[in-house]
Order: sequence, then C-alpha cells, then structure tokens
Amino acid sequence: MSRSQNDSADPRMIFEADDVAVHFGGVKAVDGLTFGLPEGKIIGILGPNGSGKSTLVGAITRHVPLTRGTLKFLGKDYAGDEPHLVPHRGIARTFQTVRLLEERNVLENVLLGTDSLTAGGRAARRLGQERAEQAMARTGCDHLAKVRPDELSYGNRRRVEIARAIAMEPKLLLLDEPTAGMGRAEKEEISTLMLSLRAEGLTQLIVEHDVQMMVDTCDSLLAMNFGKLIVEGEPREVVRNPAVQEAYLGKQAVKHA
Ligand SMILES: Nc1ncnc2c1ncn2[C@@H]1O[C@H](COP(=O)(O)OP(=O)(O)OP(=O)(O)O)[C@@H](O)[C@H]1O
Repeated sequence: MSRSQNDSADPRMIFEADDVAVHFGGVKAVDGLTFGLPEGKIIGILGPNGSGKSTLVGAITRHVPLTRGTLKFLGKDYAGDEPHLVPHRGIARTFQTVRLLEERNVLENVLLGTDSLTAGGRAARRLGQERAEQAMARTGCDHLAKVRPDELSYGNRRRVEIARAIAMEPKLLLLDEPTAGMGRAEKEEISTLMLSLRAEGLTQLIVEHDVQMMVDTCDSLLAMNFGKLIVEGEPREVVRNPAVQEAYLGKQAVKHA
C-alpha cells in the first residue's frame, strides 16, 4: 500500500510490484502497476469484470509472462522464476473454480499441496502428512479427512482448497474469488477463516467481487480498472471513492469508448 498510510513506522513489504504490465497483443490487461503488500495484512483487489485482477494474480504466481516490470518477494526479484518454483518461495494460491481431485479424499487432496515441497523419502512424507494435518486443523476441516469432495458442501470444498494451499506453509496466500457462488453465511465463514489466518501472521491477497465482504475482511484495498490502479487505501474510503463508483457503474467505459 502507499507508504503514507502505514500505521507505524514502515511495515515490511513482503511483496513489491514495480511498473508491472501484462499485454495480450493490443489488450493491456495489466498496465503499469506499482504497489506493495505489507506483511501480516489482508489486501483486497477490487475491480469490474475484465479490469485485470486475475491476470495480476497470474503474474504474481508467474503463470502469466510479464510485458515489463519487476516483482520482488521478501526483497528478492523473482520475475524470472518458472511457476513451479514460486510455491518454494512461499507464495501459494487458490483458484476461481475449485480444483479438487474427486476420486481422492480430503486428506489426500490436502497432501497434494505438500507433494512438490516434500518430495523424497519417508521423513519427507511424514513431514508432508504433519503439514497437511496442521493445515486441515487451521482451516477447520480436520474432521473431514476421509470424506470425498463430492460429499462436501460448496463452502467446505473452498475450505479444503485453502487447506491445500496452507499446507505449503506459505508466507503469502493469494485467494482468487474464494466466495464466488456462496451465500452470505458461507461468505462470513471464509471471512472468519481469513481473519484467523491473519492472526497467525499470514499475509493474504484476495480478489473478490463482493464489496461488503472485502470491506469486512480487508485491511486495505487496491481498486483496478482497465489494467491500472485507480485508488488504494482504507477499504471504506476506497469503495466510496468516485472513481471506484464510476468504474463499477461503467461510466468510465462510456467515457473511454
Ligand atoms: N490469455 C489471454 N489472452 C488474451 N486476453 C486475455 C487473456 N487473459 C485475459 N485477457 C484479457 O485481459 C483483460 C483482463 O482480464 P482478467 O481476467 O485479468 O480480468 P478480471 O478483472 O480478472 O475479470 P473477472 O472479474 O471477470 O475475472 C480482459 O480484457 C481479458 O479479456
């Protein structure tokens, strides 16, 4: 977030993007973003459809090539990393659509999160098992270990997906629309889960369309439109900002047409 809004002296920025751009031919999906993520906070990305939110998440996880710019995690430039190396740095993610293996039970699905980090012999497998069990306890799905995904409620499927990401013991968790398709009660459960992970010190970046959920959950918001950062700061101030209101009402689109 902008350096001027810090509560105390200067919270450490766990992640920094500098002039990051992702263009697909003539489409400027992300177009020159500069921002930081303060350690231990929940930061939300708000923006209308097509504003570049998912592309930005893909850029952070290195699944999407950068057109320009730099990405730093814990002070190290990792823009040249292959995507499979990014979890090793401590960045994990969940996806817009839940991706669980239906023929495996919950524990086995969560264990998949640890596979790439604990590949090796028996000691590594034991460590993976411990991490998976801890992740299930932290996310409140330990009682579901033997259940198959198709027997889970939608909210619990999301919870298991978060457990799988947490099993990597990341320092930054990216959540891409974790409450899409949920009712209010389930959304509140995800929000409570995120706040409890924050209490453990986990930095989280969330993309979400539900403005109320974002205001209730996030420490600060970044609002995007047309691939650019239009406003950032305290959630209530950001959603009241005229530029953000215009972006959601589509007036910008008319102006730019
Ligand atoms: N692989 C791609 N090739 C070409 N254009 C793309 C690609 N991925 C995204 N885009 C375009 O980039 C722009 C930003 O898309 P993106 O999915 O990042 O937006 P978003 O804010 O996440 O939208 P939504 O809220 O609907 O998920 C859109 O115009 C989209 O059509």
